[in-house]
Amino acid sequence: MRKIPTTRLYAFIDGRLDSSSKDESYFQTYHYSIMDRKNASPPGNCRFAVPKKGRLNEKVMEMLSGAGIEFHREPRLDVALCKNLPITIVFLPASDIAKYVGEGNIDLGITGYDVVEESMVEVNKIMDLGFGKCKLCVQAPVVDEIKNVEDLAGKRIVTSFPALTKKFFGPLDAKKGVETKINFVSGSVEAACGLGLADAVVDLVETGTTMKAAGLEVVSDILSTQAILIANPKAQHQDIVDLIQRRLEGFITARNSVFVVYNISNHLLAKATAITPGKRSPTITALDDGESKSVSALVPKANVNDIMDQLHDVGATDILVMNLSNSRM
Ligand SMILES: Nc1ncnc2c1ncn2[C@@H]1O[C@H](COP(=O)(O)OP(=O)(O)OP(=O)(O)O)[C@@H](O)[C@H]1O
Ligand SMILES: O=P(O)(O)OC[C@H]1O[C@H](OP(=O)(O)OP(=O)(O)O)[C@H](O)[C@@H]1O
Repeated sequence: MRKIPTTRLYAFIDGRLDSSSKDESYFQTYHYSIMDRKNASPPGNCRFAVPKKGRLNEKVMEMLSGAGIEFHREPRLDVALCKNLPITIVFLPASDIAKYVGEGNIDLGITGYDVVEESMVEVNKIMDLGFGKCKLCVQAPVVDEIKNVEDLAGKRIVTSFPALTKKFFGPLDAKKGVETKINFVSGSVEAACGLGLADAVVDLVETGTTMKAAGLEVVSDILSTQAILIANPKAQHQDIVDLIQRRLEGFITARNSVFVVYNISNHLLAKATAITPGKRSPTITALDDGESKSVSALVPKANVNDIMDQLHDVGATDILVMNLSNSRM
């Protein structure tokens, strides 16, 4: 079966392709939809866009699964219906998601904060998701020894983020009375200087491996970014938006926390609970011996070994740590 062009798929999801636009694409779309009803979004469903590939895709899929958002995606289809909730998952390039959410074609989405800022659309930034962390930076060839970003004003910049680059260089240009030439490329930005197409680039840096391999160095940071949950400000499915937010928060808390349980003598209790204050407060239960307590609390997973050492040092015993599979706060 032929895959319909993505733009037509959006139009179909959107309801923009109707019987008044019976061109070839319409028939192709219509034919496709009646051959496989899973490709349509039921009108009452909340439309939730997620990155179809790239850096964020795997983590988002893991998060949806952890949050109990179950769906079956047919091979090569970019729309999947949720099995257990009135949600249609729409798989889109990360760079398009903010625009579609901002324009209201999609109710809810996950993409990078960088994409949201670049798209210059108004969306509700619901929550940071704690992955996809990197920085958008101005980078120039190491050999050029450019230490001051003002030296790049008026020069040639290649980037996948033309709007943010323009915004960044605007004041520098105004100060120098020049105009920085900004050229868009959709990928492999780091190659532009080596190819003689640019004096500097504006690109994402996480570990710095790509930048260093291309002989570049950071001249200035523009923005810190991470994956973010966004919604259309007028989303009609606020109940579903709230539900997804709660579920993702629960999953993130469970992923980042562990449950610690230990015993401690009554006279050392205050010292121990200062180490494990919990989210709201630790749970304290009296032991039968009348001299000690059992304490349980959530602690950050990243620090658990330090916390266990500190508990041991203040006299706690029988220290147990348990992973959480999910939570609701
Ligand atoms: N190296 C990185 N480390 C962390 N997050 C990143 C990194 N590169 C990109 N991201 C985040 O992921 C988002 C999507 O970037 P990605 O390069 O995966 O986009 P794509 O163009 O959809 O995929 P592809 O590069 O496979 O075509 C970025 O907007 C950014 O928020
Ligand atoms: O600092 P690093 O850890 O090397 O990561 C930075 C690189 O990651 C992203 O590209 P990606 O690898 O996703 O491919 P792309 O160039 O096709 O977007 C980004 O555009 C950088 O090139």
